[in-house]
Amino acid sequence: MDRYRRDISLSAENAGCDRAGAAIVRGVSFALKPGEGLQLFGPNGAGKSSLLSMFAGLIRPAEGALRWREGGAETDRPPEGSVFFLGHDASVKPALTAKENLDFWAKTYGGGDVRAALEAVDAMAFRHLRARSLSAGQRRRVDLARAFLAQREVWLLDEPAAAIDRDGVKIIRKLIADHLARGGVAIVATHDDLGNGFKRLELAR
Ligand SMILES: Nc1ncnc2c1ncn2[C@@H]1O[C@H](COP(=O)(O)OP(=O)(O)OP(=O)(O)O)[C@@H](O)[C@H]1O
Repeated sequence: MDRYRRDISLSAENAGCDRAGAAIVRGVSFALKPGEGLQLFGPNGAGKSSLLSMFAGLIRPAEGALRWREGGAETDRPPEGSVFFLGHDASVKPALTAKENLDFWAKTYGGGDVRAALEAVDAMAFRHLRARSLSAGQRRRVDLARAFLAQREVWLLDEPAAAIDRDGVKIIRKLIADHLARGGVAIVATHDDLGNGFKRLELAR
């Protein structure tokens, strides 16, 4: 497993996030170095997805600051091409098979080992089924395989284990652990236990 090409760090200082003019989250502070992960907890509507969108650079902080560091450079937005964002909605195209979906993403990301990605999420058995016939958990696995192909240093994962069974949760833990071992950073909103290595951010409603 090769280390990522770039070392990227992310920190938040008293950052706050608004939605439609209303304050959703306030006072978020943390620092992540390469190899470190943060787990977001909180009830429905607490602002986990909103925070992930903010870290992805899709929403500006309403207050406080986000800082991204790469080498000596510091910015308030994610460095170009560094973020892999897994949202709630599956990005798989229903008319394509699981493998064809990943072939598409491999091309989009400029390469990648599709077979290894299918194996990483234990999707070889259903690789030739069209995504529209896959179960919700199988679709989520195909979606997760994109993380493997993307080769991005910063993973922002929103409920990656949604619809995923117990074996799938183990697979996700391994994908994330391998990502951190390569020097990536990860912020993951999940109710599943990701292990002791993770910093924790608990949001209240
Ligand atoms: N695009 C939007 N416009 C207006 N309000 C929004 C928007 N997106 C989210 N909100 C509101 O912001 C609050 C936080 O929502 P968010 O989806 O970030 O919570 P969450 O913690 O991810 O919830 P869940 O666990 O249900 O996924 C909610 O009250 C929601 O209604």
